[in-house]
Amino acid sequence: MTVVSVVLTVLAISIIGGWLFSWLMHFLALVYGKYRLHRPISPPSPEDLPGVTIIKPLTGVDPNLFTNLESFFNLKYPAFELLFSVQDESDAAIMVVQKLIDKYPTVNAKLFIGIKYVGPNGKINNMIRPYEAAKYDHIVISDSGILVQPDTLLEMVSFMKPDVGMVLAMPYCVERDGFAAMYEKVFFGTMHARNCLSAHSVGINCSTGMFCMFRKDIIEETGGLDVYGKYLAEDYFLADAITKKGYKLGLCNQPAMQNSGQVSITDIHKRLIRWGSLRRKMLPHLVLLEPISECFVQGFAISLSLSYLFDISPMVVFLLHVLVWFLSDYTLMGICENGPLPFSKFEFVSAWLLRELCTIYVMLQVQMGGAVTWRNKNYHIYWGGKVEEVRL
Ligand SMILES: CCCCCCCC/C=C\CCCCCCCC(=O)N[C@@H](CO)[C@H](O)/C=C/CCCCCCCCCCCCC
Ligand SMILES: O=c1ccn([C@@H]2O[C@H](COP(=O)(O)OP(=O)(O)O[C@H]3OC[C@@H](O)[C@H](O)[C@H]3O)[C@@H](O)[C@H]2O)c(=O)[nH]1
Repeated sequence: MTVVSVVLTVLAISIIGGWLFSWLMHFLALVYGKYRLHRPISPPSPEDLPGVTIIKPLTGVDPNLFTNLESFFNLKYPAFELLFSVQDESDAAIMVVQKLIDKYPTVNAKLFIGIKYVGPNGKINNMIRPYEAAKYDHIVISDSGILVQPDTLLEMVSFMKPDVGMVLAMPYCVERDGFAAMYEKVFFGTMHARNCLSAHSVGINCSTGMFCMFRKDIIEETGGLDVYGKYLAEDYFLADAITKKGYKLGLCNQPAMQNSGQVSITDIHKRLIRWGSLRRKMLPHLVLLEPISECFVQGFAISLSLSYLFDISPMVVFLLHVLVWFLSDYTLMGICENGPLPFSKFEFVSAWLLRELCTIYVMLQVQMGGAVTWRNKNYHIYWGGKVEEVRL
């Protein structure tokens, strides 16, 4: 055996190991998702239910904002307050909130106008004043595009056990018209759900802060919410700090239902590039793992490896690999959806294929580095995850 053939053999065996690991992630996601998502809960008795402060940081209006915010006024829960916040008094969201406060006079709701600057993260700056004013120790952070069901808060609270410091909700999407909305749903129901569910199943922090609940006393022990203003991925660092205090992360049985009224493929990609760039800078070990965890990259690598080691047709291996991966993703999305998918198989195939191909573009953009954009502001991300606002 030459040195080259030894190196190639070791490489091929490592690729097979990584490939088997990926199937383990598929398996864990399917089993954990089936076992956890949409399962009925046994709610705590009403006297055990803590009061909850829900903070809604808002920036601007989209066509679904009224419906999304109204769903919070219809929550069925004994004691909660709704604290809305906008960054400045010219924000059009003020009118929407005011209209809802007038429509539901019995709901305890307040609007905060103006930020308290604690760092470059605009969402944190927008939330500090309501956070400081929160009446209850249990805090929910919920982004503007989230739509809830009347029982969502009750279900979320039921996962807040004494050893749990934060309850996360896996992001998913409300059914909306248009290909971009379907594309977004397919992303969150396949690649994202696989990573998120498999990570949760083994206790790895895979947080998304668009809808989560935590206890204020624990965050205060870590220095308060202000501390997280220096990061854009405040969700990851909040969850990380909570686990370092010895608490577990819980996962709500209901996904966080995103229902933004404006969806475009370009915006979805910008968001994925921002998220990917954050992960690259704060978790550099994912730099290599993320690309090789994608379907086509792995199909390519495993077909060459098996062909090299066992002389199996690479084309057959590649096609079988893609087919089984696709079927696993289709099944997982059915689990997220809790029923049949709201579009045809052909539409699913189109959105899935596009997602699998576009991920190469997203990953290249992430690897190229550069500033990221969030709500019209540009940020430079430093290694470790701190950010600085920059002018381009
Ligand atoms: C040979 C294959 C090896 C596969 C290794 C797995 C590599 C993980 C690949 C992709 C990770 C994608 C994570 C997607 C969800 C992240 C969402 C996100 O970016 N959220 C940000 C914004 O809200 C947030 O600030 C960042 C959070 C950090 C998440 C880190 C996730 C790590 C997931 C690792 C999964 C491993 C599961 C292992 C199961 C046995
Ligand atoms: O400058 C800002 C930016 C955002 N926000 C608010 O933050 C929320 C999330 O904003 P977007 O919907 O633009 O962003 P994303 O959905 O990508 O954010 C999500 O991923 C990144 C995490 O850091 C966030 O916690 C999570 O919410 C919204 O409610 C928005 O109104 C601000 O209040 N100020």
